[in-house]
Amino acid sequence: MAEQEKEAMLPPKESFSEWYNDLLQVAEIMDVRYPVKGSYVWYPFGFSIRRNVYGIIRELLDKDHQETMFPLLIPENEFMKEAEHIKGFEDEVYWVLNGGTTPLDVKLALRPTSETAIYPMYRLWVRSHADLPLKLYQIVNTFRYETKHTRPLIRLREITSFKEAHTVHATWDDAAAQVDEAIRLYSEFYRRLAVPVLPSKRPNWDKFPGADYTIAVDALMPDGKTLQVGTAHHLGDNFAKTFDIKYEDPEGEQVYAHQTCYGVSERSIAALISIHGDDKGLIMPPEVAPVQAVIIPILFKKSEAVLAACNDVKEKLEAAGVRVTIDDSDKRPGSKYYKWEMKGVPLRIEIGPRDLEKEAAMLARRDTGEKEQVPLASIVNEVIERFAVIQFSLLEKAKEELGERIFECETLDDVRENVSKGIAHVPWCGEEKCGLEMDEQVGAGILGIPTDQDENGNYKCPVCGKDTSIRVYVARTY
Ligand SMILES: Nc1ncnc2c1ncn2[C@@H]1O[C@H](COS(=O)(=O)NC(=O)[C@@H](N)CS)[C@@H](O)[C@H]1O
Ligand SMILES: [Zn+2]
Repeated sequence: MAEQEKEAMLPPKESFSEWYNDLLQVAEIMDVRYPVKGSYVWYPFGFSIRRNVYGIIRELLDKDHQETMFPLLIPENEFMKEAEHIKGFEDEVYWVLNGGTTPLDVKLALRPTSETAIYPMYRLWVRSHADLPLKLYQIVNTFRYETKHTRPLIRLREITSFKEAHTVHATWDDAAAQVDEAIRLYSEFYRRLAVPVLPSKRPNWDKFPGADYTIAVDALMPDGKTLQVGTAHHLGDNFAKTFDIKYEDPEGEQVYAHQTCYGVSERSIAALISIHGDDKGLIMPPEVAPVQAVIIPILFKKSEAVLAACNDVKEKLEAAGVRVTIDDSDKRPGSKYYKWEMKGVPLRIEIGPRDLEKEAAMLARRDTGEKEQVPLASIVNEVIERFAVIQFSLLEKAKEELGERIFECETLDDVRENVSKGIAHVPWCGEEKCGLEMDEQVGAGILGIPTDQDENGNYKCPVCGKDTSIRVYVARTY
C-alpha cells in the first residue's frame, strides 16, 4: 500500500462520522472506493483485525458448534417457501437470472441470510431425537439490497463477514435456552473486544421475519446512536413446518423440530473501532490488535547496539506469542509515533542509547499515553502484564461511558431531551400503538426490553398513562 506520505490529519472524534470515514482509509482498514455501492475492500491491516476478531467468535462457537458452509445461491422455490420470511426480505434480495447468455429456468437468490439454503438440507439430516441438538454455523458473505444509507462495516449491501449459526432442538424450551446461550456467547465475545453491549428483547414489530421473538445486543456509538451488533432469534417450529424438519421422538412419534438462528457481522469491528478510538486514531484492545507492540529504536547515528537490543526484545516477545514489529525505517521518531498511534498499537517500546546504559526500555501505553521505564531483563512479563491492564481498562472505560449515557426517563420530554445523547430507559405499557406513537413523538424507537428487567416495577406509560411493570430502552439507531 502506498505509505501515507504526508501525515493525513484526522478530524476530531467528536465529528464522529467524518472521523470514522477518514480513519477507515488512513488506518488502512477498508477502501471504500470499490465501484459497487455498499461493497467495500478490506486492506490487509483491516483484514488482520477481522482475522483476530473472528478468531475469537470461532473459539467461542467451536466449544459446542460445528463450522460448515452452504451454497450462496438459493432457488426461488425454496426462498419463497416461508411467507413471513419473504415479506421481510423481498425488497432486499438480489436475484441471479442468467447463466452466461442463458436465462435460468429457476431464478436464484443471493443469500440475504441462509435459512432457506440450510433448512432443506436440515430436513434431510434430522431424522431422530438422537440427531439433536444440531448446532452449525458458517462465516460467509451475504447480500442485502439495503435502501437506507450504506456505510462501511455498518450497513453493507455485501456483508462480507456474516457469522450465522442455525440450531435445531427437540422442544421450544430447548430452543429458548439456546437463544439465551447465544446472547451469553455474544456478551462474552464483545467482552473480549472490550465493547460493552446491552441485551434486549426486540418489540414484536422489530423481530426477525419468521421468528417467535428476537433478542439483540446493541452497542452505543460515540454519536449517541445505538448499533445492533448481534441478534438471536427463536424460530419456534415455523421454519420446521415450512421445510418439514421432523424427528422421531423416543416414543416413535414424528415431531416438528424447534429452531434458533443467531448472527453477527463486521458491525462488531465498527463498534470496536468507534468505541475505543480517539483523536489520534485507533486504539486496539490487545486481544485483537494486529500489532500488539511496536519497537522504536532511538538512533542518533547508526547505533548497532540499539538495533541489536531491539531485535533481541522482538525475538523474546515473538517467542512469548506477542504480535510485535520493529519500525527501523528512516523516518523521524515523531512520525513513527504518529503512524503507530493512529493504527492503535496498544504498546510502544522505545529503546535508545540512554535506555541501554540503564539496560532498560521505555514503554508507552496507547490508551492512556502513560510512559514507564522497565528493565530489559523482565520486558516480556512487563509487556504482557500491560496488555491485560490495557484490555481491562478499555472495557471499564467503555462501560463507564455507556452507563453515563443511559438516562432514566419518566416523560416523553425526558426521552426527547436524552435520546440526542444516548439511551432513554422509560416505562412502556407494551402496546404497539404507544411504542409507535413514542417513536413518532421523540424521533427514536423502542430498542427493546432489557433482558435483566425486574418485571415487578410500577410505572406509568408516558404515552397512555396506563400502569406498567416494565421499562424499555429507547434510542436513535443506525
Ligand atoms: N446490511 C448490514 N450490514 C452489516 N451488518 C448487518 C447488516 N444487516 C444485518 N447486519 C448484522 O447481522 C446481524 C444478523 O442479521 S439479522 O438479520 O438480524 N439476523 C439474521 O439474519 C438471522 N438469520 C440470524 S443470523 C444483525 O444483528 C446485524 O448486526
Ligand atoms: Zn401505553
